[in-house]
Amino acid sequence: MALVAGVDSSTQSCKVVIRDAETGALVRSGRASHPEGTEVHPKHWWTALEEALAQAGGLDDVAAVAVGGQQHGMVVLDEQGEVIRPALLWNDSRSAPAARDLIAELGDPVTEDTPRSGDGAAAWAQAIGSVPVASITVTKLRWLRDAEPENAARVAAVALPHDWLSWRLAGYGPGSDLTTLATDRSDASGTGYWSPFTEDYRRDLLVLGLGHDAVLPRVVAPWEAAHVVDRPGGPLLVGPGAGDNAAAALGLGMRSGDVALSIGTSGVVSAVASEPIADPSGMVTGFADATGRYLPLTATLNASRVLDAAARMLGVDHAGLSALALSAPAGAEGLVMVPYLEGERTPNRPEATGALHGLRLANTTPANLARAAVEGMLCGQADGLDALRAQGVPVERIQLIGGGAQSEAVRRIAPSVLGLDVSVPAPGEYVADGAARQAAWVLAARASGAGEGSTHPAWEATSVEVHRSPAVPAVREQYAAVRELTGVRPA
Ligand SMILES: Nc1ncnc2c1ncn2[C@@H]1O[C@H](COP(=O)(O)OP(=O)(O)O)[C@@H](O)[C@H]1O
Ligand SMILES: O=C(CO)[C@@H](O)[C@H](O)COP(=O)(O)O
Repeated sequence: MALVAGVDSSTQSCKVVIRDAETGALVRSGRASHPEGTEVHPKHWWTALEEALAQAGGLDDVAAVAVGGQQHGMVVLDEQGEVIRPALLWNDSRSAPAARDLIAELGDPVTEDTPRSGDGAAAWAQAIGSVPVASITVTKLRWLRDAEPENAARVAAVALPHDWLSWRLAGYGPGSDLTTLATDRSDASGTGYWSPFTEDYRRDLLVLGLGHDAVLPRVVAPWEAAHVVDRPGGPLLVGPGAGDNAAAALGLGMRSGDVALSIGTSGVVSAVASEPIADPSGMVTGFADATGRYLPLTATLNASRVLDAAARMLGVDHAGLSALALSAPAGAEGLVMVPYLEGERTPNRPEATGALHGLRLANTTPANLARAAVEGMLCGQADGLDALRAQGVPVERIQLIGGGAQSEAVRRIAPSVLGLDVSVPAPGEYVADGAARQAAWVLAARASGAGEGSTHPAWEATSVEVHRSPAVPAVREQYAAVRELTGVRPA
């Protein structure tokens, strides 16, 4: 029995699954926490990966491994391959002004002979499928160029969390040739300097952000080993890996019409598509997936942590928050939470704060506050679903995953807010599972020599619990009425 390993190096933790390559059966697993904060030194991800792998019994008997990871994080390396400074994560909003600058600059006429449209957002959408916001790597590089020019000048290579971890797993690190870095198209598509239309880097946009060229990880095919590690017992194949949302799509076996709603630190609504998407409004990002298709998605900065914060405010645990929310009527008697606790990315409001609206003596109860938190968070995701539909993405089935899917209130209230049945797959680590599935694909493609003609293994589908309840449009209506009425965070 050949074993494969999948890793999810996500915002809050690192999860490892080890599965039978043939059947997909779970054999072992492990997990370790990441530090808090939106700026994290990659060495902490490595320590967490080592700890989670040790818990999962290690890789000695594993034939192939792949890493799925939080997207966009800026890992900058010097000539020696040393990390120059802690990585700015996808949810670090300090590069919001840099995003605005980059959008304006791509819209500027370059010379009289080469006029541009004047619409920088449209120009970015046409170039890379997405309009930059503070989450996108290129904006973080621009921030580095402006705020820490000495560090920017030292940058010899730029990597992402998953490709840096894959590099370390393959035994590379300080002193290694930087051109051994490798990544996949799904994570490359979230950098702001890779085009889903040409399947190639846009080095001009890297230079626009960072101020100079640098080594970028080689983009390998979905079935190709990024690294092959020689070991006495046989080689360890390291797959190309993927961005976490693309890995989840692979783990769920998503097809056209399927939509994943992930309630982790980020709230992500994503779908697989056969053609790339370019949304100049910036609501939908036109990313690539981990199979050769595309993964249009919306991502909010505020999801599971809205529930964490509401539970903290109410002095209850997650089960308590859920029970309270379910004991209140739909609409929380007019109490509405706009959940921009971390600013927001979709819609692009990095400087916003959250707000509670409709407070009256009659409705200020713990139950209504809990309900308003769950509904407000879900209304943000419902807006994302609408944005996907507006791009022509078919929405037939919604699968709810991520840590927030463990909340009974989220599972039961989601259908009434989204206006659709919600399928909840059996509790699991779908990002790590997708990475494991990719590892099995790489292993099989190498054994058969099939390469491009190969497909990922057809592992048995997990059981699914379907939640149904009638749509309650009033919940979204009262949210939409106050969505713009938020505060501005102090400078
Ligand atoms: N029963 C629950 N109800 C609500 N939220 C939960 C529950 N269990 C875990 N969470 C939340 O899920 C989040 C972790 O989910 P996860 O998908 O692993 O996040 P990430 O991928 O961003 O690291 C945490 O914020 C945690 O508090
Ligand atoms: O920025 C994005 C997607 O564009 C986020 O989805 C990150 O990839 C982090 O994911 P989680 O750790 O919250 O699952």
